[in-house]
Amino acid sequence: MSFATADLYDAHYDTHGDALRSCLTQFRSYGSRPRFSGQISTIRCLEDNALIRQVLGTPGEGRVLVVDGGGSLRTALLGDLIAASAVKHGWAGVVVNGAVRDTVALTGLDLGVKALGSNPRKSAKTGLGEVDVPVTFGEVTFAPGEWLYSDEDGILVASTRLAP
Ligand SMILES: O=C([O-])CC(=O)C(=O)O
Repeated sequence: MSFATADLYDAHYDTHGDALRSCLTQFRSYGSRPRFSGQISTIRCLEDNALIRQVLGTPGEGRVLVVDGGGSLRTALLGDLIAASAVKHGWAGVVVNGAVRDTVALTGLDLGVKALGSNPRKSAKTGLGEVDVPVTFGEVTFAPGEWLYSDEDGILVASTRLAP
């Protein structure tokens, strides 16, 4: 994957206007792929990761799962087992507006993982939350079906596909 978000931004911001957005949240990268892209699926949940486990256990087909965990650092929404399932099922990456755990193991997985931070404390598993609803953080709305581009500089969201 050879894109750079800065180059994508320069090449497309004129023509796309509001259709190309840059997320202000300063994520940390935990997976082995800081650079990843794909069509967006979303989950909104709070300190409960049953839906994340469920969705990442279905075929990803190169998509990126964007999880709005409300910015909570109280529990980890993703660990190495769920992340390994995401790799197995063909997901390109996971962006978590919240915390992850098993961070050493995450560095060994062929997956993009961005999150706010880490916490060893596990999440609840009741299944509360919503799947494939638009979620907003870092002044950007991530809508299912849009395209996400992530690298060391940040995260862009575009309404159409910008790069292979
Ligand atoms: O099961 C969890 O809550 C998250 C986790 O630790 C894992 O994915 O390995």
